[in-house]
Amino acid sequence: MEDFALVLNAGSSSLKFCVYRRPEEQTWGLEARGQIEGIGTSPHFTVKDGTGVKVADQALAASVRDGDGAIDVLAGWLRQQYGGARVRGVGHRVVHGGPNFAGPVAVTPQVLDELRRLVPLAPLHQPHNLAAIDAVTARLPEVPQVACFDTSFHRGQPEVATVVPLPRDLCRDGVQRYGFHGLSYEYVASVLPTVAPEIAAGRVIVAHLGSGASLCALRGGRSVDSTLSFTALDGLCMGTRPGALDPGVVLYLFQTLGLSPKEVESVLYKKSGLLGISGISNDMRDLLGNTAASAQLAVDYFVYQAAKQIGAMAGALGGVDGLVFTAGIGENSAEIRARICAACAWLGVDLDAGANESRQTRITRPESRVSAWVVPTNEELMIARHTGRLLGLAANA
Ligand SMILES: Nc1ncnc2c1ncn2[C@@H]1O[C@H](COP(=O)(O)OP(=O)(O)O)[C@@H](O)[C@H]1O
Ligand SMILES: CC(=O)OP(=O)(O)O
Ligand SMILES: [Mg+2]
Repeated sequence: MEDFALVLNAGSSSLKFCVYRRPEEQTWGLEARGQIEGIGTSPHFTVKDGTGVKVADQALAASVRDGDGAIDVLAGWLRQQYGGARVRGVGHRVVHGGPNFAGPVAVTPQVLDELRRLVPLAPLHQPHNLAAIDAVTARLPEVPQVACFDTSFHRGQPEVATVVPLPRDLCRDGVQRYGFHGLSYEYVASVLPTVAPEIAAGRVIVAHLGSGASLCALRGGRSVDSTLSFTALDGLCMGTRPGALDPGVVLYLFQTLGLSPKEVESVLYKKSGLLGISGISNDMRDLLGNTAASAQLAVDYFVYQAAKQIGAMAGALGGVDGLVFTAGIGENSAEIRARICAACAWLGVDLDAGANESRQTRITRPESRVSAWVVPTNEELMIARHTGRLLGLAANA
């Protein structure tokens, strides 16, 4: 009998998934890879088979407003396609692992309790990540599940990069900089020796620019600093999150405007960033195609912050050898890459416009002092590797 395994990755604007299949006595292979993207704006469902051929492509009703709605749609599709299949394991992206999870873990009721306590530190993601685990438990109670954390890859950072400079007694219960998008960075670091060997062992800044966005400073493939920190609010401007913000603004929202904690949470996680500045959309595609001054200011701010914080990461690394773009915006927007690279010319980034437009892997001129690259991320494959290893499935997917 053949085996199946499933990977679920709930992001802030998307639900991505992979189905792996192992025919009897054979090795694991990718059976299907898909996503529901544009959750909250224009939800759209696409699936490709293992060879990259589209097998589903449909706009979803705007009623798919959040991650839970997306899970229902996906569960229905999976049931239709694979109902009754023998599922050997399910791997999940769980955004926050807190102080106690430095690597992937098998899900148990105790683990789930601990992960639920982290919901206030990742309200945009953690509830959907845990809802995906609950949805699998309800439908396939015997199937082992593995939680893979966005925070784990950053756990080896030096203390000076992780400390939160508040009184020590307030920081006792895990108030520290964690960093996120770790599965993405771990994947990118794992392929750099093959796709960009001349920088893999050096000082590399990876720009994960998606709906959530962050930078990671890699030295020899290990994370030494990152722009997201205690929560997924810090650092770069994001689709609906502000990035770095004077905490005095938050005090002002409470004290002067009289907003409640829930209202402030909603402002910070759902109404700020590209959406807040533009008042039009949190989706970079919508803003790039819009001539309104507020849309242009939002894009300008996104680029400005990315370039400014790349400078800070270069400072943390004591120089930089390579700059890598990844995730939805980083992989697909030549315009954003070009603008960020232009703002980083002072660092030694000399863009090759043609290579950038045609999305070559290396997008700088041969003589560029700092090389720039486009490396598609694959958080799902990273989750599959961890899950296969932990469950002893030998997932050579
Ligand atoms: N061709 C494109 N040009 C500009 N932005 C794009 C393009 N394709 C996707 N994006 C942007 O990528 C973002 C989603 O990235 P993704 O990494 O999938 O996010 P997440 O995983 O956080 O949901 C959206 O802002 C979307 O507009
Ligand atoms: C942590 C985070 O911001 O994730 P995403 O980019 O998937 O929203
Ligand atoms: Mg993502």
